[in-house]
Order: sequence, then C-alpha cells, then structure tokens
Amino acid sequence: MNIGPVSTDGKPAGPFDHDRAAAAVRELLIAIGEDPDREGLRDTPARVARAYEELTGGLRKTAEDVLTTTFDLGHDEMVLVRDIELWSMCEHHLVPFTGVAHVGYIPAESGKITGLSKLARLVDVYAKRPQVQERLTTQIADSLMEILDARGVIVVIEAEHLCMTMRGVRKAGARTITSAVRGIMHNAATRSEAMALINAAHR
Ligand SMILES: Nc1nc2c(ncn2[C@@H]2O[C@H](COP(=O)(O)OP(=O)(O)OP(=O)(O)O)[C@@H](O)[C@H]2O)c(=O)[nH]1
Ligand SMILES: [Zn+2]
Repeated sequence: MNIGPVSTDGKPAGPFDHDRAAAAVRELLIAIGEDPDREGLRDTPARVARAYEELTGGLRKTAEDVLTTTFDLGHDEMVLVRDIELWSMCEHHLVPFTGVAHVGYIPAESGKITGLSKLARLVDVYAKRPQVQERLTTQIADSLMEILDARGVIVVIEAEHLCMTMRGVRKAGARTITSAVRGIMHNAATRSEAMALINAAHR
C-alpha cells in the first residue's frame, strides 16, 4: 500500500499551481455568465485559488508527516478519539462533505502510541483532498495499522454530503456512515467495546 505523498489515484501530487487555479476560476466565472472584471469579483480568482490550496492541502502531506510523535508508554489497550470534526470535498462534485470521524486503535504490544491530536491531524491529511467517504475511511485505517504497527484499528465516519443536500437529490439530513475495521479489532468483543464507546457519543 502506498501511503506516501500521493494523490488519491496513486500518482505523486504536484505542487499547487496558484496561477493556473486562478485562471481556471476566472474561466468558470465567465462560463456561468458572470463578469470577472466587475468590482466584487476582481480578487475572487486569486482568493479562490488560495482557498483551494488550503482545502486540498492534504495532497501535499503524508501520514508519516503527522504521526511522527510516538511514545512508548507501554499502554497496549484501546485508544479511541471520537467526534473528530471532519470537512472534506466530494471528488464527484467538488463540494464539501462534513461530519465526524471516530478513530480507535489498539497499540502494538510494545505500547507504541501517538499523540491524540495526531489522530485528528491524520484525518485531515486524507480529508483535505478530493475524496469519497469510503476511501477516506480505509486510508485512515490502513495508515494507522502500518505506521503505528497497531494490532487493531477501527474508523467510523458519519457525514452529510452537500452534493446530496444543496443540489441533486436534495435530501437534507441524510447521513452516510462508513467503517473500516482492521486486525484484532475484528474480534467480536473488542469491536463491540469500540462501538459502545463510539455510540456513547449519541446518548
Ligand atoms: N460512494 C460514494 N458516492 C458518492 C460520494 N460522494 C458523492 N457520491 C455520489 O456520486 C454519485 C455521482 O453520480 P453521477 O450520476 O455521476 O452524478 P450526478 O448526475 O451529479 O448525480 P446526482 O448526485 O444523483 O444528481 C452520486 O450518486 C453521489 O451521491 C462518496 O463519498 N461515496
Ligand atoms: Zn458529490
């Protein structure tokens, strides 16, 4: 599995080309019948380009970049961070999908763990790029297994896709839930412990 600095199709992500992005936004404004030279829109191409650089910043980061801080605490029981705020971009329509990610893992027997904030940063590495929710879920799970040598991982993502609410089928409130389970998290008792912790968020 390649979890290095690659775009979602496996090719290396190039540097962000600000001028090209701004020119494309200008073209889009013309295509929708707007005047890109009117006062309110004059700075928009450059502004949108900067915004897209941030919104796709995960393409220029790797999981290794954020999972650098590890501690050998000897703690080898489950660690779970739930309700990690998530903003990503649907690769079909380039509009946001948003919700929460719950990320849990069972450390290696050596007790190699990472900082809690790093789990949230890991979510962003994969969220800040054109995505589908299923791939986002499995990439987070696979990178934790590989980089932390985790014995088990569970990732559950609950999200609302704006492409389903602000346009198209227009079903506001519909939430998509995806999960990825790895290693000993497949064990029924361990998995139900994780699910109980996650569901406790909805009491
Ligand atoms: N599986 C999956 N589908 C997604 C995700 N985000 C958006 N989609 C779907 O991708 C599909 C694209 O379908 P198309 O028929 O090519 O596009 P469309 O005509 O804009 O479809 P509608 O959204 O139904 O209007 C839609 O059904 C979206 O709901 C995602 O993260 N995972
Ligand atoms: Zn979409």
